[in-house]
Amino acid sequence: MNDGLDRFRAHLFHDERLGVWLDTSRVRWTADFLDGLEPRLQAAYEAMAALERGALANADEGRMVGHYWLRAPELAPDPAIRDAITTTLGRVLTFAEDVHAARIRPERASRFRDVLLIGIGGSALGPQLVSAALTSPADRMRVWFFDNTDPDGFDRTLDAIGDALPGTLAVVISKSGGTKETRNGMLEAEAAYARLGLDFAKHAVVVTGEGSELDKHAVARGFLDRFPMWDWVGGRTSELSAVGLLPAALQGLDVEDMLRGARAMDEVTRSRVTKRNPAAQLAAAWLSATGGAGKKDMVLLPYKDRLELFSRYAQQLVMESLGKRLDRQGREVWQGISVYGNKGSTDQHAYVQQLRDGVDNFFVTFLEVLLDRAPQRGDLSVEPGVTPGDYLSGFLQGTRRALDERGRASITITLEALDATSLGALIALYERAVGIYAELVDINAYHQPGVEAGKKAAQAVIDLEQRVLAGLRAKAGTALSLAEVAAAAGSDDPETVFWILRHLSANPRRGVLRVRGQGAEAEVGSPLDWSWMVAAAP
Ligand SMILES: O=P(O)(O)OC[C@H]1O[C@](O)(CO)[C@@H](O)[C@@H]1O
Repeated sequence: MNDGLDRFRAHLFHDERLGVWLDTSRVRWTADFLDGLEPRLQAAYEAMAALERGALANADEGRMVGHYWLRAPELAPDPAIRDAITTTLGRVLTFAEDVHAARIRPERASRFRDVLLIGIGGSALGPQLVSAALTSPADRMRVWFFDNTDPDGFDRTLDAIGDALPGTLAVVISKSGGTKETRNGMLEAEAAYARLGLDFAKHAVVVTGEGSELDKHAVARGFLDRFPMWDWVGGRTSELSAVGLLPAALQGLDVEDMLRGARAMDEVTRSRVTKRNPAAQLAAAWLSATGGAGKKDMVLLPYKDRLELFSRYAQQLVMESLGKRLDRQGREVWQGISVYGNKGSTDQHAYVQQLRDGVDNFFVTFLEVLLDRAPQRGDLSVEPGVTPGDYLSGFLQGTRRALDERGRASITITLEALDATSLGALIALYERAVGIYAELVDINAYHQPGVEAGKKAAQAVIDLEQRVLAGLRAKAGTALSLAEVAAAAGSDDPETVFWILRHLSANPRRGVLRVRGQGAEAEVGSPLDWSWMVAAAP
């Protein structure tokens, strides 16, 4: 008997109802690895069951973790939660229908035809993935995104929307309701509508936590509608809450199929029989490949253009969940798995060279979709009897084999077709694999304390900028050295003051100028020797 075939058979999971295959044969774990892991997996199943029963699984924040209830509300521990889930789904569907039927209409245009989603991180990545993966000529609305605070990015998107802005529905999404990038995006959008003499509120809805700053703003301004985000749903696992369902329903996608797919995957991945549980096998394969300590990176290679954004989506899901300094016992563990990837076969012409011949610090996850294209599209033979899809499959298989020959690990996930159901199932598969992996390495996958440091430091920069401007304005017309500006701003951090001044000089709206110093010394000196001034006090 062929050794490779035996191994393939032994490590191939298939669920006919889900239309999903999982091949872990090329992780090349030792025969007793899974047996040895079994007691820890059993403990993980129990912990996941407790989580689904409503345990405070996010202990650091004292929160339940309820994204699995979104597709099985009957499992929620509290009738009020069950009711909130079903009511919200109903409201999302009705709202989308009303928009499509022009019962909800913009101020001036005859109907809403476009959606501008304003959000970031978990409040954008899932919607972006789903929108790109499932778009078709049958879409009811086009969906655009503001997912940053890049002014030129705002302009580029607004330029692309162009004349369609009066018929564009803004969907502002922020669980916390206080994320600056999203607030800025909303203000940019408000200004763009105002330039056309339109009232933003008559074109906007929010998805946010009740009582958040954004929620209060939406009430005060009289937005078209508000949809809830709950503290028991994390941003990175919120695709099947209103965060993902509302934009998808507006686009005209079958959100109930997405929920059905996720629910079906949850049913399978609740199994305590490891062989029958693809999420457990995936988590175990990650553990084997990374040594349970992030020693190898996860390279995600979907051989399907529609899934190109899956790596960005999974990047947040995996890295924000697993990248933790402390384990649940308070020990310093510096956990995590780095995730990157775009799509095959495109990346074969970019970085597969290194994957095969270079540093062995990764494992690949191939994602394959068996159905090449919608059957009604027909097919083209590029050589007698050979289609482009045959090539796509051939390239995937060839790369898998080429990596295996070098002993480089890979996992392959195969979907029969890509549709709302299988995408929902794929999302649920990764959500649970992350949950199980976190149990195996004993970390809290549901908080993100590390993100706060960068946000606080950014706020400190913005605050210092205000003091720098005040200091310059007080001495308008006088050229000041860097040290003098820092002193005027009451800062003992001239490096940050330099960064602020350099940025202000490039954006002269506030009248701050960079002035070259006099004399040879200054001419050849570092730009830190430049002096700075406000051209005219505003
Ligand atoms: O939905 P919010 O509260 O605007 O947060 C956006 C993202 O920011 C983070 O909090 C990280 O900064 C993510 O966890 C979250 O998905």
